[in-house]
Amino acid sequence: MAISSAPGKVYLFGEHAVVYGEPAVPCAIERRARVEVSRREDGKLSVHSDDLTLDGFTVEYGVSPDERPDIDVSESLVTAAMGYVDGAIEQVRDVTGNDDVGFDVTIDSDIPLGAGLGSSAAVVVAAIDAATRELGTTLSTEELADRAYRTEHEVQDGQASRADTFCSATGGAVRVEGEDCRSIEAPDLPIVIGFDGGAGDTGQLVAGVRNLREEYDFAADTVAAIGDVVRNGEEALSAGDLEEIGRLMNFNHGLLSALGVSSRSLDTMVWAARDAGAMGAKLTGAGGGGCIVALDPTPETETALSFTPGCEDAFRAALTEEGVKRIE
Ligand SMILES: Nc1ncnc2c1ncn2[C@@H]1O[C@H](COP(=O)(O)OP(=O)(O)O)[C@@H](O)[C@H]1O
Ligand SMILES: C[C@@](O)(CCOP(=O)(O)O)CC(=O)O
Ligand SMILES: [Mg+2]
Repeated sequence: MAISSAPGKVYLFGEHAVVYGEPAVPCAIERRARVEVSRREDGKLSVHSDDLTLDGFTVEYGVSPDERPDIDVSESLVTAAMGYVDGAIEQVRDVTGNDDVGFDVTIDSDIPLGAGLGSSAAVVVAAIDAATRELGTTLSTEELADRAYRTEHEVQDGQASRADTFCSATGGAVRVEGEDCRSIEAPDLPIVIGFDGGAGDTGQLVAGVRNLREEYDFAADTVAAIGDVVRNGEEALSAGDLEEIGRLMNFNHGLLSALGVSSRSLDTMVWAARDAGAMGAKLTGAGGGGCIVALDPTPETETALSFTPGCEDAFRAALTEEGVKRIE
């Protein structure tokens, strides 16, 4: 048996635009997915996760106790739920040359699913790390990040950046631009997260931006403008200028909103944070629903968010320097 964990992340700047080669700066946060893996001799993959639920499947069963229920789950629901773990195991088979190997995989995560905090990347990084070690292969952090990226790229229909997976594998603040992935220094940021209890489908949201970008030059310009915000953000980060970082986060949110990936509840939480005196606030990750990230050293934003209708949970997130962690 092998156990690894990996952190989630918030985007300070640059989600979506990073898919088209602009830079982005995600930061790992102290919320982790823990994945336990044991090899199976029968070649099957069995996944246990209390966090994974399927809505909308049909169950037919008879009245007599020996009539087994006939469960009908659409292929797309199963792919959405299982795609990342399945894809991670495919990468493990490929990198170790063990085509027929099977595993029991148990996931225990405190990162909400589909909410922009990078649960998919954390699960994929931890799963690949644990499963390769279970087979006696230890990947370097770079190889691990690369295999995890390939998984997200596959599951998200060929549209993914290396940002989430690199950040989850290495921890800390990172800067990703195309193939170029590096760790950067960031000041200690007073991060507050608001969560609307919902989720967005990363693949669909990315496809929406891609279509807009192809249809309208000004949408392509908006994506390029996000790149400019990120470059300014990098300077503000290295100068430790929190006020400027906050202003640029606000700008970044406006541009994401123009690209159609915000939502009423994300906008409501962003404005609640700004009204409470946050230095800046924006959605994080793919959007559509899920989380916002705000900067506020005082308790005001967290308190205001906790009273904001539509905000299900408000919490502080400590940044973490620790990426993938080998527990056993
Ligand atoms: N705890 C978990 N157990 C099993 N699968 C998970 C878990 N957390 C995340 N996933 C996988 O990741 C998907 C969500 O990833 P995604 O839509 O990219 O959102 P995000 O990465 O922002 O959380 C889920 O549908 C599921 O496939
Ligand atoms: C929208 C995007 O830039 C980030 C998605 O982040 P998340 O899966 O919503 O946490 C997609 C990507 O970079 O692959
Ligand atoms: Mg994801």
